Amino acid sequence: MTWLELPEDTGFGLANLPFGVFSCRGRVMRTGIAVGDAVLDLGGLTEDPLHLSGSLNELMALGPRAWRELREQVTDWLTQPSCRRVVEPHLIPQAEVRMHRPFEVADYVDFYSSQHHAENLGRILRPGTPPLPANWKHLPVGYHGRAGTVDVSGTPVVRPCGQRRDGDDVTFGPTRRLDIEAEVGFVVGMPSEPGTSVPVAALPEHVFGVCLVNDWSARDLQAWEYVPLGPFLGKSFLTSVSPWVVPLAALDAARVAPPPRDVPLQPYLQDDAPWGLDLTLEVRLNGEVVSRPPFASMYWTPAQQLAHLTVNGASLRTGDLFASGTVSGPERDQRGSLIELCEGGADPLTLADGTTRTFLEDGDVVTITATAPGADGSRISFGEVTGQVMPAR
Ligand SMILES: O=C(O)/C=C/C(=O)CC(=O)CC(=O)O
Ligand SMILES: [Ca+2]
Ligand SMILES: [Mg+2]
Repeated sequence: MTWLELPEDTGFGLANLPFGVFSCRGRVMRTGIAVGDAVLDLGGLTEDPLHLSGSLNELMALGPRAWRELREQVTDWLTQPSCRRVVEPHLIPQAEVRMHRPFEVADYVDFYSSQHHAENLGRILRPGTPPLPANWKHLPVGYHGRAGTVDVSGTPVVRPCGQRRDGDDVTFGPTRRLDIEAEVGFVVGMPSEPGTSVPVAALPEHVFGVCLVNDWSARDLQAWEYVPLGPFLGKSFLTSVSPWVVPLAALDAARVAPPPRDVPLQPYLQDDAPWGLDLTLEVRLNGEVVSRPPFASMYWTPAQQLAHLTVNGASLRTGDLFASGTVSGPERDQRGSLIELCEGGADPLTLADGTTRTFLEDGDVVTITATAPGADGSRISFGEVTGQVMPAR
């Protein structure tokens, strides 16, 4: 029980307690926790420099024991009637705060772990070839992204320019195929030693929490540049993350088994206590739901992705972000990118206002949200990651 009056059905109840960085009333950036429609100002309440640093990195670097203790402490503050007098003045309406990028991104890696997404793109972009690459069921395929251009939800999405192929010509200009990718991101807190690998079972020792990711993609730039080294400028102009990082500890009730494996796995990818997660994403285009991607359908789990990332001895740093890859389910209205939803442009979407879309137009707003089951029948909200497309500069 809590002395707080929480909105009925809130996704920000005591089972969640996600962390973010905010500012308001002209004060310095500080760490906060979303509680109902409010933000608990941890910086103001504790006056601890840890929570006044303007990023979650220092907290994340402390490791799982400190994360657990803080979570217990916050639960006490919000439940003990004796704490109310001291805590309540530090609850600020969410509508009054500005959210910032929650952590400094060290390395950013993006996987490709939805079989439905990978097969759809294979079919659309590489007709006549097998839908999945030969390696796909043996290892979680991924690429290195650009950490410095990961930014918080709300950052304008300026239409990028670049090279693209136009028939037999190569031209330069604003992308004509600006797309989204609805993804889930995993944020590393505890580093690992260079030369060691992190086993699948050690996910909770290293991963602090989970956020939403939109991996904006310029499909025409990408198609021309990506052979043979993979995505580059077609994705590096901006990657958006949600402001709230949901603690991994809040997701115990959401754990599910991933889909059955068709190919025997190398021992380092075998998982006795699986880390599939039952999150349901929603993608809105100008307010209208265009897709509901189910994260539970992902073939590779974050634990397997983490084990794969480090199996060669590559170390983890605090602030590393690894994204799941586009989340697409088996149904057409569960696809996590426009290139899939409109079949590469061949079958445009019709929106409620009567307009049609293949790729994004200037002014379009894309918002991704997600929820998951929480402890004791509660619901966990991930908040949202949103962005509006601005004309090319
Ligand atoms: O299949 C391709 O050529 C391209 C794939 C992507 O663009 C997807 C990517 O960034 C990885 C993912 O989000 O699943
Ligand atoms: Ca992606
Ligand atoms: Mg990106």
